[in-house]
Amino acid sequence: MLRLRERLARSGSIGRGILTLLTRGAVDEDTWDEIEETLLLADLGPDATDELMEALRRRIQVLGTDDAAAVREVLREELVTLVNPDLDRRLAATVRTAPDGTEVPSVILMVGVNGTGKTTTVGKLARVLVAAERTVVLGAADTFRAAAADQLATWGSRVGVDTVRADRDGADPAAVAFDAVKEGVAQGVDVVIIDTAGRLQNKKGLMDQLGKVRRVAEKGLHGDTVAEVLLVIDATTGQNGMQQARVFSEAVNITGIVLTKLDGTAKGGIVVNVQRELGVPVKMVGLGEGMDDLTPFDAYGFVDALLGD
Ligand SMILES: Nc1nc2c(ncn2[C@@H]2O[C@H](COP(=O)(O)OP(=O)(O)OP(=O)(O)O)[C@@H](O)[C@H]2O)c(=O)[nH]1
Repeated sequence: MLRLRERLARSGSIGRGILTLLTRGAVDEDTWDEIEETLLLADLGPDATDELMEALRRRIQVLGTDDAAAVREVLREELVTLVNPDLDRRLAATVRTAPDGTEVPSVILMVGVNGTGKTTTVGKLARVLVAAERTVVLGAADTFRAAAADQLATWGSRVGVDTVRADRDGADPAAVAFDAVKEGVAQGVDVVIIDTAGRLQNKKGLMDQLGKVRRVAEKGLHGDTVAEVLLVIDATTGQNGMQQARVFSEAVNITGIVLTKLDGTAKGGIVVNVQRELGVPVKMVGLGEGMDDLTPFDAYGFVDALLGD
């Protein structure tokens, strides 16, 4: 928790910043304007900003601003409501029984634009799972970017798991996905994580490409389906990231979001914004470049980190 707090220091404007504004004396209209601007700048999005403003205006008026601890509690409650602790953020990551009775791995497809930290995140996720005593196989289905498979294989060997990759550049990503699933079934592992290419062409191209990877991967699953499709978004990219998120969610059925680089941004509000926009939970967050810098997302811990001590 301490680490989350340290790493999110720059996201504090949405918590500590607002708390300061709310407790520096009677809150006048100029201050409310400042609060609104702070929320929008932190990428909370217009709808959530309106809701939070309305709730705060109502509750702070009743409460007054003399009791800083009480004001903090109101802000904490309202932020937790926005982040929504009731969403199911569990990750499918164990062996499952397919309809024909065969034991098959949970297959996780990682999708997102190149440069968001997707490949790094696959490696870190493998590490998290291995640490939890799950067995893992990686699939390097990003066959467009020559270095991506090498990068993934390096992660694989560091973490101690096998990486299935194409024997040549530009191979069919779906074929690699199929081979990875086959290997995963043969090894009897818990999870197969497949890194996909993230060239953002048009929605149709993306839909065809990811649809094919999914269909072909499922051919090896004895009637079971892909367990998770995780969309990786770079938290520092603001509206651009939101736009990418929309395109991906229209192209493929996303089950969860991984927000990377949350350590490097003052825009922590994107957690709320992206969850609302896509209707799926943020399941994990990236808090740095190191191996251990991917962590499950927890609504209460996140809000506490935003508010500081
Ligand atoms: N600060 C910080 N940096 C991160 C995080 N996740 C990834 N990075 C860095 O972001 C950079 C890009 O990550 P890559 O994994 O190479 O990018 P990529 O998404 O793999 O590119 P593609 O595989 O082509 O999608 C690397 O320098 C990573 O170390 C994070 O959570 N925080």
